[in-house]
Amino acid sequence: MSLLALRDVKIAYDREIVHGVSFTLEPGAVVGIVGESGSGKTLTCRAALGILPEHFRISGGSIELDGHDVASLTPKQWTALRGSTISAVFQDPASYLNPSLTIGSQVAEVVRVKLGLGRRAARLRAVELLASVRLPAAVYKQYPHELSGGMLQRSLIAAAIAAQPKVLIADEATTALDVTVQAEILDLLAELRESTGLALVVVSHDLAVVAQFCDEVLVMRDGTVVEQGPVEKILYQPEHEYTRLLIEEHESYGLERYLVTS
Ligand SMILES: Nc1ncnc2c1ncn2[C@@H]1O[C@H](COP(=O)(O)OP(=O)(O)OP(=O)(O)O)[C@@H](O)[C@H]1O
Repeated sequence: MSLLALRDVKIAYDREIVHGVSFTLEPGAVVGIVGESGSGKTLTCRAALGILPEHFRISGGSIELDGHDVASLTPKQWTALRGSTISAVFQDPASYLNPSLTIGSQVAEVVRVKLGLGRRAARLRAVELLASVRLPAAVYKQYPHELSGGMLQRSLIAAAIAAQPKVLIADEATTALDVTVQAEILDLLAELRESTGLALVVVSHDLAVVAQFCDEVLVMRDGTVVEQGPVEKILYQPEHEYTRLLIEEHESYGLERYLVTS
């Protein structure tokens, strides 16, 4: 059974915006979604997380999450699954943290709520989680403004994996970071996948990011999946003109590195 299966998922507002997305995610696998701004990547992820913006709805198809048809989930069941089965990190980590609380207390709070641990046990677990994302112990007592963007994103990854989800969605999670830090965060995600069997959905407008460690790639444009397949196929034998365009755009800044090594 797949951890996550989207079958011809359509998302509508006053009109249909996402016109049918299908993919399945197995344990330890990585699916990439690439496409320019406004192509429907984030809405697709939010549908899988049960957090579509107000007035948006799944207007067709189905989503199965760890054996549950999400259409039948109550808000309470969704809350139970979010964090412990599926979790996410987004762009702009600072906006997800409370500036007046220490990093450690915020990660510990997630642990306390999601795992039902007492304060002391939650604190110890939070320290372990920060270490697992390669943050120094001192970060526990630091405030968000004292950390770099990369360290903030690591802190959020620690919170996102606190309840040992099976699926992690990384939606433009490295976009705001400089190239070296971006590579470090991607390495961290790859490590977590390796060590815990975490399955990933990696969303980016940047094909080079997605190409680094995805098994399958979906290329989206204007709410439509224009091309989908194994990453090698998409990179070496793109069928759609738009995919070729994305590849050409990246040749100028390093996609060929992945083409050579993949
Ligand atoms: N909260 C919202 N209210 C109104 N329209 C929205 C909302 N969220 C998304 N949209 C519209 O839905 C379409 C798809 O948006 P989506 O955020 O999924 O794109 P995206 O591919 O993730 O782009 P980006 O990389 O900019 O996040 C866009 O045209 C966008 O304007």
